[in-house]
Amino acid sequence: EVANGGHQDLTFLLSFKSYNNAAALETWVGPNPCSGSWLGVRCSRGRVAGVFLDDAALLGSVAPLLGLTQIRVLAVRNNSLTGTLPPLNNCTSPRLRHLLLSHNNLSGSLNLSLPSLVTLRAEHNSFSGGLQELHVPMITRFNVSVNKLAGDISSSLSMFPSSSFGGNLDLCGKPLPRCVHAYTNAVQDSASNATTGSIAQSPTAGTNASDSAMDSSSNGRFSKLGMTALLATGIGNAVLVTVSLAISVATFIYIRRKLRSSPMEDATKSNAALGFEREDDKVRSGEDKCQKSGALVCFEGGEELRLETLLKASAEVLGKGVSGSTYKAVLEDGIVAAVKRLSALQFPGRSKAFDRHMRLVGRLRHRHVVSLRGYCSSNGERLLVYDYLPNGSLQSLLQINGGGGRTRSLDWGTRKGIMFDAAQGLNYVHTFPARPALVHGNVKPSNILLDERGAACVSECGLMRYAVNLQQSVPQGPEVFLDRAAGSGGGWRGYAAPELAASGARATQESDVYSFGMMLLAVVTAKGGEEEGGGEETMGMVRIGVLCTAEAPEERPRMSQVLTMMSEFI
Ligand SMILES: Nc1ncnc2c1ncn2[C@@H]1O[C@H](COP(=O)(O)OP(=O)(O)OP(=O)(O)O)[C@@H](O)[C@H]1O
Repeated sequence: EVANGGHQDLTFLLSFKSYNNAAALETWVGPNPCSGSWLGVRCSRGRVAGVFLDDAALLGSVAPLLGLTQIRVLAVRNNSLTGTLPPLNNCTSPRLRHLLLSHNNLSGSLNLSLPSLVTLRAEHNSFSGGLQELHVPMITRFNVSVNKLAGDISSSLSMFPSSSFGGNLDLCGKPLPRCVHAYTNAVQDSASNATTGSIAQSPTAGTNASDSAMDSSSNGRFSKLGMTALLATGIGNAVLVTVSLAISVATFIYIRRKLRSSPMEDATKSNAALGFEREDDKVRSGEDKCQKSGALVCFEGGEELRLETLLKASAEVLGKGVSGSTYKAVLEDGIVAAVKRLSALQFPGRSKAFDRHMRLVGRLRHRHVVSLRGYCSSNGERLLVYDYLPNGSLQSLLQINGGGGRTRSLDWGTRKGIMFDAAQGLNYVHTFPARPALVHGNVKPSNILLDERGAACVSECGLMRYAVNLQQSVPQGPEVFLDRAAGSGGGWRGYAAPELAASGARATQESDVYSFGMMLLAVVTAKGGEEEGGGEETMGMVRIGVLCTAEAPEERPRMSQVLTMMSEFI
């Protein structure tokens, strides 16, 4: 393990440290990175096999870490790392299986030929170029969204959902819209060929295409030929548009018939009917993959989850609520998840409707909604696997603020931002194409979680609607939705709509709006967030909160209207 008087991996780690004078690397001292005292460094057989430095405020170049030849996992998410990745292949990185680079400032091309790579998370960087140099046949977790990539998506990557590619400069092809540039170029080529052809016969033969284009206005023959090409293009386009329209209308009629024939059928069908077929297919194929691994059904982004790995993961209790207990689980490969173990009292037995509902919830993907990655139901045990969000909940923020011992100030801007994020998440849930429409059912500060960047995400969508014993477990129905007061008093504060007090009442989108309004009022009026320079915005937000908490459900605005009203203050 030790060559030339030093550890083989030492040079790369020290070189990385020299670029990153971050506090996180202060423990990187001494001759042996495998001594156990180097933060984030894991070794196997005396060689560095993993570097785990998510959220470590790193600034410099990532490249030296990719010199570690025995590395299996590199996790440096949510830093400010810069620079390019060197070309990686089976010689440079034969064991690399998980490359987690999301949310940095990395640039350059993705030139990776890694037959064993299983995870590539490169979203939210500045990678550019195409994906043609990406050869990762074993990949099952993949995301390159929000970069500067362009060009075709190869068929080997097209099984991933559009969310894995979105937000790039100009990526195209399945699952994104098809590459229209190919068509446009062909048309342009044929148009310019037509023009060039005419130039060859013209007295000005020899001028180049652009010159001829300039000339065309003063030369009747050229302009006529140019027009023919343009007309041909126009007619071609018109024919294409007509054909597409006809196909769309036919599809629409077919879908409507299908929907009518099974009005309240499962939401899966209605989603597909509303144009989600492609996504659904992918999710289903993911599910198929997962179901083979036991009782665990996984959704997009959770393809690698295995029940055995989950059960073996080290876990830490995050908290216990009415619906069950939630754990932070660190899986074998360093991936962290939040696992909710449902209360058998609230969710007894196996219900097909509930299973179906969870599959629907597993399709929700939005930057302000916590993603459900997997669901397991076996021997009366129900586990839900969510993304782990590391920055606590709105409730904890309010408590920290109220308690005086602040770790993070809940200033006016932060409050507004969190509530606007939450409103967007809830609006997405409410407008998700499903029949019956989706309802959150438990909107309250402990279900508004903060991600790595401090953005707020709505968690636990649609769960409490399926709880069966609310009334029995809590005699005063609505108190199940009550939460510890956010302020210092420690009393109870209700978020549930009054109509839910009736026995057998079920949450609705209107009751969600009520809870959102209560939460907005709680956040706006909590101590310490006085708006700088007057209370105009505060008053505006309070007014929205009051509208949302109207006694009569039908008088409350819809979440889309709440969003519009709030956007005035953002
Ligand atoms: N995905 C997650 N990432 C990080 N923390 C989470 C996650 N999900 C839940 N938590 C935290 O775990 C704790 C327990 O959550 P849990 O949902 O079990 O209870 P609750 O929200 O208090 O009540 P309820 O059961 O009514 O939702 C809360 O502090 C919550 O903020």
